[in-house]
Amino acid sequence: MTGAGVVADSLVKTYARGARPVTALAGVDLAVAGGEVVALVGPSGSGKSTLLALLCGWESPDSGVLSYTGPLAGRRPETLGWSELALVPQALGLVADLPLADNVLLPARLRGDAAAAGPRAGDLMAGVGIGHLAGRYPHETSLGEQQRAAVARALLLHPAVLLADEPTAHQDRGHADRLLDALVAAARAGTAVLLATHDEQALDRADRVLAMRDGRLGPRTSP
Ligand SMILES: Nc1ncnc2c1ncn2[C@@H]1O[C@H](COP(=O)(O)OP(=O)(O)OP(=O)(O)O)[C@@H](O)[C@H]1O
Repeated sequence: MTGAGVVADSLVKTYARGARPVTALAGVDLAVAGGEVVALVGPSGSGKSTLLALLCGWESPDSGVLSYTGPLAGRRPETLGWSELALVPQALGLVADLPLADNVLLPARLRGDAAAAGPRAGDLMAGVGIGHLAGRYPHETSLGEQQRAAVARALLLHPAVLLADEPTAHQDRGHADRLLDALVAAARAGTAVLLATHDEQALDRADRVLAMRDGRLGPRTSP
């Protein structure tokens, strides 16, 4: 599926934390279109993960409107399958009881076509340098290798929209490049890619960089 995107209009999210509420998002406007890589940069606690959590439907906004566009117009994020909306969560979310290859194949297994997706899973794993780890369980691999498996899993079904929270956080320069190659290739094939990142390498590869500060989004002011 190509041509889908995601639009946020004035999203506000406040967490009730003890006696003092925390405004994580103070009115965020954002549009990410199919074919582009948009990077969100900002200090720790500025609201990047909260924005991704709203965009994927894990959290609900207090106010504002979230919409998916193109072929996904009118759909709520919680109704979208992995070929429509794929995630790389900050905590990765690999299944501990499955070897890496089965983790990568999980989106296909859940829709009943794991066998057909096998070759692509193998190619993606080889592309990000974990082809030799197919039979290892997550706890038998490094955090960086687990992160690469999470990115391969997200790319498996050519998602229309991909949201990735610091997808290169645990990588050395070379592996970060390979991950970014895979994410940029997905965008060039039509995926709308939104990355939250602190990684200059990722910022260099993005088509647009937006800065989050105190729950607000704006253009990046300094390189
Ligand atoms: N479930 C929650 N309950 C209360 N406060 C929260 C919750 N989740 C996030 N926050 C607060 O909301 C603000 C934004 O957090 P968020 O995780 O979105 O930041 P971030 O930019 O992704 O940070 P980092 O770069 O460290 O991942 C922070 O002040 C954080 O403490």
